[in-house]
Amino acid sequence: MSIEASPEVLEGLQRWRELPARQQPEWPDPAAVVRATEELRGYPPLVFAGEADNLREKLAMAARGEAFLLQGGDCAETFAESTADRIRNKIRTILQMAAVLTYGASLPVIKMGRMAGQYAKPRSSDLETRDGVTLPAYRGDAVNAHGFTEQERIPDPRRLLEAYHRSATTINLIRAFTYGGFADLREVHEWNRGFTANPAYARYEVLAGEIDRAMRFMRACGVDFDALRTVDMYTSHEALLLDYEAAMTRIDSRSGLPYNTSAHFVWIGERTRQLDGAHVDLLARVRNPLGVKLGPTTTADDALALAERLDPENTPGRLTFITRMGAGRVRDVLPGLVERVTGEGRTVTWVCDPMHGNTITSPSGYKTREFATVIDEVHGFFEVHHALGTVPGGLHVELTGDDVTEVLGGSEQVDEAALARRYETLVDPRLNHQQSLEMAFDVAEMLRGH
Ligand SMILES: O=C[C@H](O)[C@H](O)COP(=O)(O)O
Ligand SMILES: C=C(OP(=O)(O)O)C(=O)O
Ligand SMILES: [Mn+2]
Repeated sequence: MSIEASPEVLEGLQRWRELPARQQPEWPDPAAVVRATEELRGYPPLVFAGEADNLREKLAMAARGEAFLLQGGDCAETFAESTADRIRNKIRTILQMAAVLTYGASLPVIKMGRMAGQYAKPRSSDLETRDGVTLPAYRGDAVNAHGFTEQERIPDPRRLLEAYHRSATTINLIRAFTYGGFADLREVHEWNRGFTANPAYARYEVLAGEIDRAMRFMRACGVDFDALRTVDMYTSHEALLLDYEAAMTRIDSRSGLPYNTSAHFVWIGERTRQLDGAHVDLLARVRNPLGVKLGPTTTADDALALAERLDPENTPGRLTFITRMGAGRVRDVLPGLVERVTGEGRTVTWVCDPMHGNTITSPSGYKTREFATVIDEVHGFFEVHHALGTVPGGLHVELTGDDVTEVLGGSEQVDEAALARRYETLVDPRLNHQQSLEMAFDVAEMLRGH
């Protein structure tokens, strides 16, 4: 039997249209936006509401300290790079990191890609100037193209449809790999060996040896590795473009309730989390687990008000606060937020994004981050939670599975000169494959108390 939504629910889903919405493209032809979103409304959902419910339960476990979230992927996915190789490398990186973290934390790791829909970007400036020429900023492949010509920078709503199709092919490949045997723990473990065979990572030898022994122990005990061949991997992106997110919001026929069916998990960015804004209103009405980014200027009142608005019933797993304070601020700012939110009896899942508070410009002009600073924020995040007796629930990371050179440092010492070698991101710098693994080893080591 199919349950329909009440008229109030349907009406509520239109309310965002009357509210201020930051960071929306200036579409030159509003009729073309209507045409594109009408078409989008006829497309099938990309995820099933029941999957989002399962994820909510798992995030509730992370909030209680019974699981750990690993969320990672590009700052901005691009259509050009939604290829099998790039997607496979990202999945592999996330699975490898997850295996190391599972060992370090002795907890199940919830795997989630910033993938299959991460095609829209908020920007600090609406415009970009190069050599005296000023054009609209690049806002992600769902909006305009990165090329620096007037034509390419014009927002084109047909890109919303392309974003849907690219998301569909990406999630299809994620499902194929993770249910088809690619995630086999034995294989994942082999990849880890490749990493530790590199002398640059000698300091992780002890931990790698322990993981080896654990695998041998499991084998000796007769663990059925074939039963462990499939893993659940979830998709997520920033719910930024309201035309897209609203068109992908559908009524679950089992419950008559709305779900955003563009991804399992969506988050509201630091720049669009106004309490009286359109993003908060639309997302308050869908049933998916939600994230909200919290930067260093967030007050405890802001955090509490967001929790009350987005999670009025205080449902465990519904709300994840993704804090991105910067390594220099996390130890000062985070305790006040965590204390107050928990003190009010709120259950949220606390996750660390060590990327967005630590962005710098290198002397040669690259937007980059220092690996050591990124790691320092992760350490600060754990220290704060340990001191307060609260739960560090996960990590949110910008990464790629390829050998790019976008973040400075790490054991392989990407330096200023190396940035020019393979700087490929269109927006923010990502950890490369090795740096991602190194982060996982570092965090696992910390969790093991080495
Ligand atoms: O994640 C993305 C960026 O941090 C955000 O879009 C702002 O980037 P910008 O300062 O380059 O515009
Ligand atoms: C823009 C992003 O983050 P924030 O909203 O935290 O700045 C992002 O995650 O790419
Ligand atoms: Mn980013």
